[in-house]
Amino acid sequence: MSALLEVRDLVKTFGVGDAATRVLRGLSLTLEAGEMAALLGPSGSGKSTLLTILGTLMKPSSGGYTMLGQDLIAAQDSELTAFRNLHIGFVFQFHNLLPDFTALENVIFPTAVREGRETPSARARGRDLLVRMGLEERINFPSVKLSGGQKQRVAVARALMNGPELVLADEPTGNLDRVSAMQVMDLIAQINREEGTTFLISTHDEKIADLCRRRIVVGDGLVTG
Ligand SMILES: Nc1ncnc2c1ncn2[C@@H]1O[C@H](COP(=O)(O)OP(=O)(O)OP(=O)(O)O)[C@@H](O)[C@H]1O
Repeated sequence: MSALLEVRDLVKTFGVGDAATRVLRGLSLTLEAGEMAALLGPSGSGKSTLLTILGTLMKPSSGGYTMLGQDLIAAQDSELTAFRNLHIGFVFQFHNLLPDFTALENVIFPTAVREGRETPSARARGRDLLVRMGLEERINFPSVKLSGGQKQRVAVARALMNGPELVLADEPTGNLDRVSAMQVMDLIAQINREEGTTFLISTHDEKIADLCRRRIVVGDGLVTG
């Protein structure tokens, strides 16, 4: 395996003066291509902050970040947007699907907006991903009519739409019952195995972490284990 990304000495401080909170205190981490890693740590330890920085949605106060050989600290916002679209997918605890859109429309919507139109190849890829997520029967259902677990599988398909090297998942199963959570994790593991997509999954759930090959524990703004 080779390094997909590396962050060095990340510091993130929110606020200024007496109100300043230093959330990350010099955190360093390397993720290899093809890893499936759980991100653990107490509430407030900085997991979401780290995922937001790794997703290039926020810059750290200081520190280094390279992914796929690119210096993402030096990059301009427009370069980061392009980089993110190509290389990073996101899954959140709350799936953020558009309720009146079908499962397929939700999966291809971000790509369609970016390309200015809905291409046949995007529709084909979207359908293929939904079939892989076990949602063949639900492709044209409005997402409001899907169960929580089905919605989250649509969200995983959406994250995979552009074939990203990295998927960042912030408590993707936090809102699901055990059976649905395991189903979502099985599908993530399958994509990881078959496509080599790297996953970093924040969770409070030891059983979810057990399904990952690596555990990264954050505490007091650093990787502690
Ligand atoms: N935009 C912000 N402005 C000020 N403080 C913030 C901001 N975002 C996060 N924080 C603070 O940073 C700390 C870490 O938050 P973060 O959401 O990264 O933790 P977490 O480990 O993901 O927690 P949880 O497991 O509860 O989701 C918290 O104390 C939080 O209040």
